[in-house]
Amino acid sequence: MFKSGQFVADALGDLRESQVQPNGVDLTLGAIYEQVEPGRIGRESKTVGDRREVESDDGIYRLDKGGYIIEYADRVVIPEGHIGFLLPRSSLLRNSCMLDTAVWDAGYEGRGEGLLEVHHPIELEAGARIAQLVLADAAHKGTYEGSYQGENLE
Ligand SMILES: O=c1ccn([C@H]2C[C@H](O)[C@@H](COP(=O)(O)OP(=O)(O)OP(=O)(O)O)O2)c(=O)[nH]1
Repeated sequence: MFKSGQFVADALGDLRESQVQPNGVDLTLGAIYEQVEPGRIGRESKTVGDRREVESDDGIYRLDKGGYIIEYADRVVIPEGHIGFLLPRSSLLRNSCMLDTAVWDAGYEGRGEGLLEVHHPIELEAGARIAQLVLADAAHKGTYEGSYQGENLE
């Protein structure tokens, strides 16, 4: 069963009222990066390629077509007994952009990242709501202990 937005908000804490939706919580834009070096995914290990931060103009990002790494501004916590799914805000789709996301594991905590596809130039403001996190009950064996645990939390 999927949880209410208030449940998700209580798990994350420290959110603006406007981020709490009926069925989930909106995550906001933290930083934007452009990848500049290749990464690698092997059978036993992986590396993430170097990136450079995209400069904003007083908090406004003007993005041309391309693929960008997004860092969310909000600290996400996935409680035990749950799985998280993140979906793009539909206004992104309506503006020819897409946010690609993956599974959020039980026990994960951090400021996660996603891939923003820009198919038509767009302006995004730092702190704008760009995606919605929903939580569902889930059985799991162990909790997340991968290399992204605690990322971007300092
Ligand atoms: O769109 C997403 C989806 C998930 N995560 C976070 C939460 C998740 O628990 C963690 C790890 O994701 P995943 O397990 O897919 O990463 P991996 O590539 O398999 O790395 P690892 O082996 O370290 O788990 O990254 C994101 O930041 N963005």
